[in-house]
Formats: sequence, structure tokens, C-alpha cells
Amino acid sequence: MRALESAAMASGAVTGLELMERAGAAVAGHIRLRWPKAGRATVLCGPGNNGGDGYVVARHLHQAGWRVRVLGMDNTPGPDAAEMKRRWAEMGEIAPLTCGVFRAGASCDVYVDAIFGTGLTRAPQGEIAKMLAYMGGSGGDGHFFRERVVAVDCPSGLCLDSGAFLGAPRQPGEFVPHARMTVAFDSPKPGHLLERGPEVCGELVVADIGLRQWRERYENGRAVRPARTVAVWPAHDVADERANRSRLSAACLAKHAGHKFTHGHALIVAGGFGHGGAARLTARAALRTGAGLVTLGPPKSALIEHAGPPDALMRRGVDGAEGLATLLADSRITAVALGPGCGVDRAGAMLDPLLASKRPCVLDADALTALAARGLEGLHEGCVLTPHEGEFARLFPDLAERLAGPRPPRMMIVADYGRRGAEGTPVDNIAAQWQALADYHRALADQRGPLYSKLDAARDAAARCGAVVLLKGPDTVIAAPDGQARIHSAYYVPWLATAGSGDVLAGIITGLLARGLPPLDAAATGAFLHAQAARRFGPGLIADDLPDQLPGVFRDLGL
Ligand SMILES: NC(=O)C1=CN([C@@H]2O[C@H](COP(=O)(O)OP(=O)(O)OC[C@H]3O[C@@H](n4cnc5c(N)ncnc54)[C@H](O)[C@@H]3O)[C@@H](O)[C@H]2O)[C@@H](O)CC1
Ligand SMILES: [K+]
Repeated sequence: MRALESAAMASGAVTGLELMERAGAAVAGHIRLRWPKAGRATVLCGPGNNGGDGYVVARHLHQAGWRVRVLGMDNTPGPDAAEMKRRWAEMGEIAPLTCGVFRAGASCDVYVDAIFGTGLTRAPQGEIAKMLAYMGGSGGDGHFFRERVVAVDCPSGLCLDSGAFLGAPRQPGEFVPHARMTVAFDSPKPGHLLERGPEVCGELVVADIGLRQWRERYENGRAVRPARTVAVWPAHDVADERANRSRLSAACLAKHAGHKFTHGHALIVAGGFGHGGAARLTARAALRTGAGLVTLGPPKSALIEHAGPPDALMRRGVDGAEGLATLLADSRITAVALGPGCGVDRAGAMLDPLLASKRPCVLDADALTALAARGLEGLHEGCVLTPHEGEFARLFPDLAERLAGPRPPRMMIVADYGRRGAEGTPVDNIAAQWQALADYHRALADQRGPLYSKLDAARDAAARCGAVVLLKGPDTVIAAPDGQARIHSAYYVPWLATAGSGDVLAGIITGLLARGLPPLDAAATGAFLHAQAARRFGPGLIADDLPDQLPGVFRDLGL
């Protein structure tokens, strides 16, 4: 974002002050759309340009007939924010930005949070921390504020690189501000979509502040860009989503004329008796994704278990590593899924021949558990690993640890009996436990931004193992070894979190790999199709429903 703004300003086409005016005007405009009758607003302005936007919002609302109260920092902000502050000061007062002053004011229809935006570098402290906690409900008014807070760029304290709050545990629980609406500028940032972002931002509005042409140049690689870029996909902006869709259908999904082998042959390695369901879900999804042929490969002894529908599915017994090596000698098999319903031992035995064949493949479930025990050697750029959080922690324990941040100590204290020591609880132990708790709180308070994010973790994992890593969750991150990454937010499809849903995702990606999509595109497109299928079905979804939604999803995409 900074690179875009700098490029736009350097071109002479726009000044920083104009961008700030557009940003503040956009926020005021969205407030007036949702609260058409002029009311009462409190605007909280922080020390930087986010605060500068706040002064613009205050001015616009005032001009529209609102009664506006502004609380601001007693600092000298950068030149643009200073100018906006000066313009507001000609219209109204600026009260000190403290919790006491905030609480003493009359209740308002809207509270504009313009304290911190993308420039947050450390955990909020003192009065500002108190005020943010109060807006987050520490005074018992959480619901009141959730209905009325409009956040400029983000609820303050949210790290826009990670979606976590600086100074708070990574899991929900602390009092942090939740907005009814967040107005972001130009593009959603990773923190709007990762971790707690979707939960605390409320309705996310992405306002156009006239940077589009610089963004497009940046995306197309013609302008200066950092080595590692991220695409947020699907974009929130409708026009972008349309562009994404046409890119999807044109580049990826449209089937061209040809015979069945033109569209690839996917092999789904299945497990022994009693484990059939998962692999069949994977196989069905690969078929529905348009792979020309799909073969299910259980051990010969378990073939009978897979005799049911779909009849389009082929079955072939695959016994042990040798069986797989023999089968993969057929170059018409263009992609393999290993893991769903396979069993850890069988998956472990299959890893060597599969990786040696250099075939594009999806490694999921039991294959990931086996991989964690075996080590990452032999993975290559054609592999897509699809771990959930737990599997990721087994594969990359140090990255998962870093991502989790400071962890609260396990506390065993029941009472310290006036420090005499309960039976079996030496006083030393109690003191050590309190010390551990104090250290934990200090570690949180000392956090510096940007925090290590899910995006960082997925990229580091991909670079380390040399394969594409798709880290699952409501905020799925997909990263390639070269640092390219994509975020797919399915926060609004909670019913996707159901047993077997991951097996279907593995099948969709395998189907796309079989059809020849590059691994990063296959994984990202797979995550998109998977969520669209769930969205199309709606609540009550079970994993079995997902593959059969795919034809409708393709039709919706205009294929
Ligand atoms: N750069 C631009 O051209 C534009 C920026 N815009 C706004 O500017 C924002 C970014 O502005 P800034 O980079 O000034 O950053 P912010 O306004 O987010 O805040 C940064 C300021 O707060 C201080 N700070 C950071 N953490 C703190 C903490 N824990 N306690 C106390 N002070 C802390 C920093 O030292 C800095 O002075 C965006 O979020 C957006 O709202 C918009 O006006 C659009 C145009
Ligand atoms: K803010």
C-alpha cells in the first residue's frame, strides 16, 4: 500500500493531502449511507495519518449537520494530518484522547475509530489501551459499541499484516474493539482477512481512493514491487471479483475439446477395509472437477469395499510401494492424491515411490502425518501439502510455535494459604508460577509489529519444503516456494467446517492438477471452488454434498 501511495504521489498526479481527503470523505460517505439522518458522532483521532483521516471524517460529518465531538492526541502529526487537524480546529474543539474524557461524553450514534491504522508498530499502552478495551466491552458495553463503531482502515490495535492484536493473546477473549463497519482503502490488507480480522472488522468496505492504475501496474509487475507479493482472492471489490472470475474461467477451468486423456488421469490412493469413505469423497470431487479419468487405488484385498457408485470411477488394486511404482510407470496418470482414508503406515510406504515419480500430487491427512515422521526430503514443486493447523504444527513445529506467539503458562495455583504453602504445593512453586504469568504479560506488552502472520508461516513452510503449502482454516493461505502467496477467506462459510470437507478439497485440487494447472493455481482455485460449492449449498451441508455442487459452481462462473 505504501509503495502504491508513493508511486502515485511521485507521479505528481495526486498529493498525500488529496488521498487523505478522499479517504476521510469515503468514510463519512459510508457513515451517511448507513445513518441517513444526521446524528451525533464521536471521532477518535490518533497520532498519525489514520488520525488525519479522522479529522476529515469529522469535518464532513459536521458539514452534513452532525453534532461532532473530536478527541485527539496532543502531538504534532505528519504534514498532511497536521493540515487536516488545523482545518478541523477552525470548526470545532479537540478534547484530549483519554478514557476518562471519552466516557464522560454523551452517548452517540456513531464512534469513529481513527486511532491507529497501518502504522501500528507496538502494543497500545496506557490511556489508549484503556479506551480501546472500553470500546471492546471492558465496561460491559461491548454490544453497544459493536453496533456503532466505524473503523478507519481497521479497528485500532489490529495488525494489518497478521490479523492479530498487538499486545493481546492470539485467541479471542480479550476486550478489543469490534467495528460494525470498517472502511479500508484501495484493497483489503492481509489482516482484514486473517485470524481475527473478519470477526472484528464487521462489514468490510473497500473504498476506491483513486489508486487503481498504480495498483494494476504494481500487480502486473511493471512498477517497483517488493519481491514477495500477495494476492487477496477473491477480492472484495465487485469489479475485481468479476475480473478474477473471468481469469479463472479463461485460464483455468474451461474444458477444451479433446478425449478423456486430454483432461488428465487422477489416481486417488485409498486405504484398507473400513477406511473407504474419505478416499471416495476425494475421488468423486476429482471427477466432478473435470479430470478425464479418476482411478481409486485401495489394496487389492479392499477392492470389494469400493464397489459402489459412482460408476464413472475406475478401481485398481495398489499393493504397497511396488504396486504404486508400477502404476506410476504409466505416464498418462497426471496427478495423485495421497492421504485421505489411507492409513498412516500405508501412506508412509507410498511416499518414496510417489515423490520419486515427480508426479504432481496432493499430500493430505495421513500422508502429512507420515511425512512429519519421515522428514520433508524429496518434496518438489509439483507437490501440494494441505495441512490444517494441527498437521502444520507437526510438520513445522518451530513455525507453528512462532505463529502462536507468547503462550499463557499452565497455572496450578488453587490458593496460596497466606504464603504458608498448601499441602504438596511448595511456596517456591507458587512464586515461580506467578513469575511465569508476569513474564507472559510482559511478552505480550512488548510485542512489536508487524506480527508473524499465517501468511509468513505458510511462505516459510513452502520455502523450506520446496512445495506449495495450503494452510487450511477459515482464512486459508496458499504459498509457493518462490514466495508467491494467496489468501482465501471463507469466514462467511462456516458450514464448510464439517467432517470430510478436507477430503473433498484434496480431490478438487488433485482434479485440477490432473488437468494440468500449475500447483499454486490448482491449490488456490481449489480453495475457491470448495468454498463456492459450500456457499451454493448453504447451511446443513455435509461433505458428500460438496462435489455435486461443483457443476452449478462452474455454470455460475459462465463455463
Ligand atoms: N499514506 C497515505 O498516503 C494515506 C494514508 N492513509 C491513512 O494513513 C494510515 C497510516 O498512517 P500512518 O503510517 O501515519 O500510521 P497510523 O496513523 O496508523 O499510526 C502511526 C502513528 O502512531 C504511532 N504509533 C504506532 N504504534 C503506536 C502505539 N502502540 N502507541 C502509540 N503510538 C503508536 C506511530 O509512531 C505513528 O506516529 C492508514 O491506515 C490510513 O488510514 C489514508 O489517509 C490514505 C492515504
Ligand atoms: K483505526
